[in-house]
Parts: sequence; structure tokens; C-alpha cells
Amino acid sequence: MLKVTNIGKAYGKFTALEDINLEVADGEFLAIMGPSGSGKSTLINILGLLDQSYSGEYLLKGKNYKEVNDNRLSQIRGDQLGFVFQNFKLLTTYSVYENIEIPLVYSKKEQHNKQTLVEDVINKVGLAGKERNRPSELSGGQQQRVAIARAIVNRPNLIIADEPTGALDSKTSKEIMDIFTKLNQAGTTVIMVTHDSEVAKYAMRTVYIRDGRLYSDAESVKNHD
Ligand SMILES: Nc1ncnc2c1ncn2[C@@H]1O[C@H](COP(=O)(O)OP(=O)(O)OP(=O)(O)O)[C@@H](O)[C@H]1O
Repeated sequence: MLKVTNIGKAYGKFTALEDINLEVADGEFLAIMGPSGSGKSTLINILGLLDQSYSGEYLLKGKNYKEVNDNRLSQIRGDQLGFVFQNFKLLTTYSVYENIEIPLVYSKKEQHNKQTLVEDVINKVGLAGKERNRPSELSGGQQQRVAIARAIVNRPNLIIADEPTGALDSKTSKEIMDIFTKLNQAGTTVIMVTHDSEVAKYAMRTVYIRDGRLYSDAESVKNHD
């Protein structure tokens, strides 16, 4: 799915990422863990084609998008990637249905029946009956379901989730992780940042970032415990 070779990222004199190497296979479910400020968001912003100012090489599905212009990049993000954030990032004046429909409205992909696609994902995340509600009328867990539905409606190759359970209680977190697990079992690659080791257990593999450097599970134990 993706390959990162020797990636570095600096904010002025501050090195946020250094010598990052990572390969994620199609169909994997990867958790990225690490302390606050270690570089997790910086890394997934690069993986999600939201940040192009890094050194090293990033290939998504074998392609290097570093020189691609912003319009084309947002098209690629919309068509190939799905994003889920800690604070849901829903549009508050839109209904559940309208929030989920957004990626289809902007996509240039052929979509024969948008309504069926939206209804399918609403059922998948267990929100049938809530189509006309506004986000403010939903619980945190329900809002995250809307965000997940919005992330998958365009059938992305890869879902990038930044602390998707960070604002949820443990029971709701489990329900949300069950949805990610199902999506992954159906073939979607998932990369998820989390602080919560219980949540990371849902992933097949966990990598750790500390001070901008990446460690695999075993290396992390060796170097830091
Ligand atoms: N725009 C920026 N300008 C300067 N420094 C930045 C900027 N964005 C991030 N940083 C710094 O880079 C480091 C990594 O930040 P990042 O947001 O990637 O951490 P994180 O691991 O995601 O943290 P958290 O778990 O708290 O979200 C931090 O020390 C942060 O202060």
C-alpha cells in the first residue's frame, strides 16, 4: 500500500521526524503509538498527503506525489483516502446524510447511485434512522460513526485515523474499533494513531514513535524498557 524511505521533517531548527522507514502492506491494520509531541500527527499528515514538505521518499501505491499540485492532491486524497479524527470534524449545519455525502459530491469517480452508496454506509456503521439529524443531536460515538461513514463512502484504499477513540468512553471505543476491524477484514488498509494500548490491540501491528524516530514493537521494548 505504501512505502516510506528515510523520511525526515523539520519545523525550522526543530527536527520532528528523522530517518523514518515504514512499509505497510495492502490489507494491514497498523497502530502508531508514542508520547505526546513524538511526531505521530506529523507522520500521518505526510502519509495522508496533507504535508508535502519533507525529505526522503514516500510512495503511495507505488506513486510519488511530492511534486503534484494542491488541486490534484485533494482529488487524490478524496478518491483514495479516508480520514477519521479524534474530534470527528463534522459539518455542524449539515445533516448526518449530508455529511456522509460530501466526499461523493467532490469526487470525480464514476458514482452511479450516490444515494445507495450513502445508505449502504449508514447501515454499515449502524446509523439507520439518524439520516436527518444534525451532529449536535448525536452522542460522541454516533458522531464518530458519521465520520467513519464519510471516510468510507468513497471506498478508499486506505483509512487514516488520528486518535479515533480519543474523545470516547471505553465501551463506545470498543464499538468504534469493532467497525474498524470489520472494515479491515473486508480489505481496507487502516493506519491508526492511538495513545491507548487497549485500542492498539485491535491492530495487527504496532509501531512506536519517540522523539521523531520510529521503532518496531520488539525494538521499542529493547531500546526503552
Ligand atoms: N507547525 C509546527 N511548527 C513547529 N513545530 C511543530 C509544528 N507542528 C508540530 N510541531 C512540533 O513537532 C513535534 C511533533 O508534533 P506532532 O503533532 O506530530 O506530535 P504528536 O505525536 O502527534 O503529539 P500528540 O499526541 O500530542 O498529538 C512536537 O514537538 C510539536 O511541537
